[in-house]
Amino acid sequence: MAKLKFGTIEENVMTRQEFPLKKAQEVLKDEVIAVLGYGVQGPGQALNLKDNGFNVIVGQRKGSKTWDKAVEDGWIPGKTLFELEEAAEKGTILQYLLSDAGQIAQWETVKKHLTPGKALYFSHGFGITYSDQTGIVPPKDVDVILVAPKGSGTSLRRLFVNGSGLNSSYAIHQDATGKALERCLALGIGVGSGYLFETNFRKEVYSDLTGERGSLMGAIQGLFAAQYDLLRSKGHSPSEAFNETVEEATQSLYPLVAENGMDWMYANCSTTAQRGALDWWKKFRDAVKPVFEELYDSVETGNEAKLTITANEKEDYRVELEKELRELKDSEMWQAGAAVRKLRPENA
Ligand SMILES: NC(=O)C1=CN([C@@H]2O[C@H](COP(=O)(O)OP(=O)(O)OC[C@H]3O[C@@H](n4cnc5c(N)ncnc54)[C@H](O)[C@@H]3O)[C@@H](O)[C@H]2O)C=CC1
Ligand SMILES: CC(=O)[C@](C)(O)C(=O)O
Ligand SMILES: [Mg+2]
Ligand SMILES: [Mg+2]
Repeated sequence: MAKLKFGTIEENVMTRQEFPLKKAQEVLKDEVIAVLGYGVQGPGQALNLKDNGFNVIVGQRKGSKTWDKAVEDGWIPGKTLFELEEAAEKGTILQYLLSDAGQIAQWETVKKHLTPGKALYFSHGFGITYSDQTGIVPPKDVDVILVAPKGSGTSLRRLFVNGSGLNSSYAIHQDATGKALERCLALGIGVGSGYLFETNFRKEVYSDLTGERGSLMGAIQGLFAAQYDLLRSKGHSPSEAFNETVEEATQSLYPLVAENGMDWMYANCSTTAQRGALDWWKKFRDAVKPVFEELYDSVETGNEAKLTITANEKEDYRVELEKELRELKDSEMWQAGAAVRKLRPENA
């Protein structure tokens, strides 16, 4: 494995150069990969694997919206698309890509088909790490592996189609066959990962839950909302507040950060902006640090898992979720955003 320096620390990572697609195809040539679930990760991973030449079937509830989506995507009922249980029976590698709550609900069904030598694959450390809450304890004679793409399944597919890739972490929880690692890495390459970095199930879920509640999703909305509301309360127009809070970030400045780092983005702004940003960033860091401490604690104690499981178990969960998403969508900030997006030259 390649040893690469990240900051001041050296890590073992797996790259496509070291584990080429040809090798992945060789490792998995006799396997039937059953992708169980066709929500967000399911389509991304299943289609990438198929296009990379692997033997893939999809398992999904018949009569569901996502069954129809699978058909639209070219999966053929009775040939490459089956009910969950039938796919679990046929697969030698079961990619468990139901929602984390769905994984709990279907566990007894899936477990029945985890016969010796099969592999159970996750894209999240949730089910295994919080097994006291999920009841997910795999039989000892199967491999239990993880490849967790660090981003949406939608991006996993888009980047693959563009010839790029999304980085993923990988982990081995159980090696029953002696081949868990090569199976895991081959799947990681097969689903279209950029590079793969090692983790364990616990670290994956702790960092993932922190990241999505924090700077990736929760904190960023909180930060945007705080600044937008402040500007509006001081008499700035929605156009001004939205452009100065979100549009400039996503359209102009974040792409520069992605390309070459924060200092590079700063260097491409005025010296006035640089002076101010350098003066203020530590104050913001210190202000949110206690919230991050509280968040990590809530993840570590299993409280976040409990909240998620309890919420997801409710009959009307999807309806409630949509209501909350609509509340975001209908807020003045994101309504202003919709208007601003419409005015982008490419949309006009
Ligand atoms: N959404 C994403 O892009 C990412 C998801 N993950 C992980 O990947 C896994 C799958 O996540 P998503 O694709 O977001 O899932 P999702 O919420 O889109 O649901 C996936 C599928 O589960 C099925 N399902 C839900 N409850 C069920 C039940 N009780 N019985 C039968 N089927 C049921 C749905 O029909 C759907 O096809 C999770 O472990 C998640 O944490 C990891 C990285 C990113
Ligand atoms: C996209 C991703 O990796 C998340 C945010 O952790 C998730 O969807 O769970
Ligand atoms: Mg994630
Ligand atoms: Mg996540």
